[in-house]
Amino acid sequence: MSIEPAPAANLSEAAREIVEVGRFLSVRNFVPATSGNFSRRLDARTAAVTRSGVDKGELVEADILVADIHAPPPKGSSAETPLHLQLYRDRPEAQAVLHTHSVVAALLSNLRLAEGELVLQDFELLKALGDTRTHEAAVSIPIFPNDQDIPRLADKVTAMLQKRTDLVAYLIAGHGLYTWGRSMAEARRHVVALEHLLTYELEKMKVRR
Ligand SMILES: CSCCC(=O)C(=O)COP(=O)(O)O
Ligand SMILES: [Zn+2]
Repeated sequence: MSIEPAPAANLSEAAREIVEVGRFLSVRNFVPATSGNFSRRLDARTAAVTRSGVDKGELVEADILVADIHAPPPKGSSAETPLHLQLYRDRPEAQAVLHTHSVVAALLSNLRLAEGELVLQDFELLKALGDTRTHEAAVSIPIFPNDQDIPRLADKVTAMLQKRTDLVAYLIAGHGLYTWGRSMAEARRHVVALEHLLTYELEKMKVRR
C-alpha cells in the first residue's frame, strides 16, 4: 500500500514546517554553518524555499520565499534553488525537498564518486525509504561531481531523474545529500534513514581495508 501524498500547503504552514525541519536537522549537525536548504511545494506552480546564506537552524518566517517552479529563482533565495524547482517539475508527487551537508554525506560521496552511485542493500532501515518493502531491495543513490554552476548540475540531475523513476535521493560529491518526499515528514525520514545507511557504508569500507 503506498502512502498518499500530503496535500499542498499554504505559505504559513509551509514556512512553519520548514522552520521546524531546519531546527531538527541543525541540532543533529546535518546543516553546519549556513549550509543546506529546504523547500515545500505550495501548489502545482509554486514552492516555498529558504533564503540564501542564513543559518538553517535559526530560520524565521521571513526567510521563506515563494518561487515559481517554471521561472528563474526569486532574488535572495538559496543558491541551489534550481535543484529544488527541478524536483518539483520532474516529480509531481514531491511535496518537500531537503538538502543537507552532514560529515558522512560529504565524505562518502567524495570517496565513492568514481563508482557514480552507491547501492544500498541488506539493511532493514531501507524500509524507511519511499515504498521499499524489504531489506533485500537494492536502493541506488547516484553521485554527481560537485559543480558551482547549479543550472548545469540541475540539467544533469534532471536527465537522471527522467531515466530513473525509482530514485529517492542523490549525492553531490564532497558536498551533500538531496532527498525529497510526498510530505515534509517523509522527506525528513529519508534524511535520517540515509544518514544511518551512509554511515553503515562508511563503516563497511573501514572493515574491508
Ligand atoms: C556554506 S555552504 C555553501 C553553499 C551550500 O552548499 C548550501 O547548501 C547553502 O546555500 P544557500 O544559498 O542555500 O544558503
Ligand atoms: Zn549545499
